[in-house]
Amino acid sequence: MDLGTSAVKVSAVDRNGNIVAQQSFDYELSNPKPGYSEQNPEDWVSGTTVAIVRLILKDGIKPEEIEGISYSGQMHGLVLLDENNQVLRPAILWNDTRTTKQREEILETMGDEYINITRNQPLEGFTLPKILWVKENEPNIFAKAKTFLLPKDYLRYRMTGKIQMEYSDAAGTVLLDVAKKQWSETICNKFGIPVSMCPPLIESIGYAGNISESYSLFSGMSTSTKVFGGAADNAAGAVGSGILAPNMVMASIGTSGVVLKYEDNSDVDYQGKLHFFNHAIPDKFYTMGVTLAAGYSLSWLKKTFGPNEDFTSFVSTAGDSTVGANGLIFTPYIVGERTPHADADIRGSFIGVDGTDKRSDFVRAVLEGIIYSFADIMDIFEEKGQDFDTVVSIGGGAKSPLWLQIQADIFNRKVVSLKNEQGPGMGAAMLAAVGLGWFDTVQDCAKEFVHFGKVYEPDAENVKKYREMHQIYKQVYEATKDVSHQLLDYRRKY
Ligand SMILES: Nc1ncnc2c1ncn2[C@@H]1O[C@H](COP(=O)(O)OP(=O)(O)O)[C@@H](O)[C@H]1O
Ligand SMILES: O=C(CO)[C@@H](O)[C@H](O)COP(=O)(O)O
Repeated sequence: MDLGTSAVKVSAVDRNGNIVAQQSFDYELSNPKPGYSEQNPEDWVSGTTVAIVRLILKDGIKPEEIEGISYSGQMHGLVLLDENNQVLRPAILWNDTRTTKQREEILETMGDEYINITRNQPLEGFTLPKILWVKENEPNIFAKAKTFLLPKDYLRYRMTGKIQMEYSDAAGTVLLDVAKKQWSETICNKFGIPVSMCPPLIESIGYAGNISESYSLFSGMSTSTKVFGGAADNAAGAVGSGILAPNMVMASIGTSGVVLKYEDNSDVDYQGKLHFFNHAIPDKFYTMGVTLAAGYSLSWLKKTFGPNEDFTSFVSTAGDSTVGANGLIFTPYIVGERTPHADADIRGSFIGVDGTDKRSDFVRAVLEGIIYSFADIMDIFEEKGQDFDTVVSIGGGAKSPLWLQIQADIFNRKVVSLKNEQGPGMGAAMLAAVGLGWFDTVQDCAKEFVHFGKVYEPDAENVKKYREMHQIYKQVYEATKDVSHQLLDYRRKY
């Protein structure tokens, strides 16, 4: 089960890692105010159930043949439950940035001690600032809250009846002592959160329970199906794309964008500049940086300027422009940014618009701007002396060969796509396969399940041009920050 931001995708995978059937279901994102982003947890459950029912009825998958299931889930979203495990308010999602005040309070109260425990900055998108926002702004709801879950952990609860949170996602709450793999009582006590609110923790490959009687009646699934912990979408994506050694980096273009590196132990220290979380592989870790609006920037452009066109042909018009989009730069900060600029109030810009520019230049500038922002994240790895030679590209953005080549040229590294573009969903299936004992380790499973596709090599001439453009791109944040903040104030005022 791949519980994304825009849709849930359910795949049936056999013992050889072949996807034998797949169904998906889209759901709404609600933006009641600028910076707010919410979803109704019931939509995740009903969407998933519709997809499962279609898998059974349309694709002929027999429920008793489904041996195990596991999950990949959008991270950080806060689902608050009362004493009867009823949802208390809409889930506040990873891309909701209402919590700047709470983020500042956390840092003022704990400073470096906080980063030492969680190994992360308390950014707006993470879960603890969201809990504190509810505590401060909706005290009646907070008073009723008995526990909290993350999106895929809530979905798993509804399928098994068991309340648990899995480690790779728990790390993204920034309430976890990441290296010790325990809830931080120090942080809970400092911010008045009862430790009892934090759910029991389980491993990604850990057995969570079987499908419950009630979910079996609701969905047609069998109670003999075993359910496993699953992982945060980025950890699952890393597993599904074979990022299991330090020489490889994943570049994921989903709604958000992620550059992720596998870490063998918790010794690396980026002082909170990058996120550092527990991996889906027991006792391993990963570092990542996030571009908040990656695929979202492109989807926004298409929705606004080419609503009736096919997505693939809209993207391919970028081929009519040139390397560097004829001197046009786009910064993808259209919902704020996380890495390298942790700034919820920055907004995007097109810089260098010329009277001769065509729509294709704008499309190309958006594709390139997103990848310059990924290159900014890679620069942080390089500053720390971390080296890698291969980038595995996943997510909806990896459907475009042109965009894959742009990645190779901007990263100046070989970029590999997957044969079957199903990173997070395949990762979830692999976690179930290991949990079931089909394989001893995630690494063993990857040898059977992960198949790389085409390799895109950097083109020396393009690399040179992009290096120049990236240097100009890097200046845009500082140069536009003040103006951009003033414009957002204006937008909020009127
Ligand atoms: N044909 C395509 N070519 C390039 N990018 C695409 C294409 N189709 C979709 N995308 C991009 O993929 C993104 C969705 O990726 P996906 O991995 O499905 O996201 P999520 O898991 O966040 O729902 C969209 O925002 C869009 O920009
Ligand atoms: O917030 C993060 C990672 O920290 C996001 O990556 C979310 O996990 C959502 O992912 P997509 O829906 O874009 O795949």
